[in-house]
Amino acid sequence: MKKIDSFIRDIPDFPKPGINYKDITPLLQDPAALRETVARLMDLIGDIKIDKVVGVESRGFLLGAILAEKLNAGFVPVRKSGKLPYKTYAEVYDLEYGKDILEIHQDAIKKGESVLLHDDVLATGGTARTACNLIEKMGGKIVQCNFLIELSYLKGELKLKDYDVRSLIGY
Ligand SMILES: O=P(O)(O)OC[C@H]1O[C@H](OP(=O)(O)OP(=O)(O)O)[C@H](O)[C@@H]1O
Ligand SMILES: Nc1ncnc2[nH]cnc12
Repeated sequence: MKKIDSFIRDIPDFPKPGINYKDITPLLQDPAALRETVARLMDLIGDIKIDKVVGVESRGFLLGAILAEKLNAGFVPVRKSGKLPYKTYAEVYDLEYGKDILEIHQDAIKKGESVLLHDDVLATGGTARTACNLIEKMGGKIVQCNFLIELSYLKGELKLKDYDVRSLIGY
């Protein structure tokens, strides 16, 4: 099989001029690449016990839910404002190309639960840091921040210094 990174496509100037967007849809639509990616993410996670996988809207849902099923863990969505129907905790955040609010359901994580945060891309780290803040506000223990792609030149890891950060592909 071709290397996993060959299934990630660069889209210059999307969604704004100056942003080089990493498009993971070619990887998702190839069965062998998808299977291999999930297997490698599982290797990154290792054998730590995980109660909940938190995935961030929307691309964090795609692989996050698959990982949760494989880990025998629950899946928890962190969503952008106004999308979750029940009571939420919310926090404002900045990302590489914008600003938004993230929310999580108040009953999604129980105190002391082991949580894996998953997203497709770590860019500036604003999104992941905000998701971590929400998880910790609820008493969750973050055992790993897990990404398919890390854009190292944006130094998102600096916002996640408190955590074990792992990613499959770095740029
Ligand atoms: O590290 P940051 O600079 O915060 O950026 C990373 C975030 O940006 C993307 O999501 P986006 O908000 O574009 O939403 P989408 O997944 O719905 O496309 C990506 O999926 C991460 O969640
Ligand atoms: N350059 C980028 N490509 C894809 N997703 C992103 N999220 C934040 N920055 C991104």
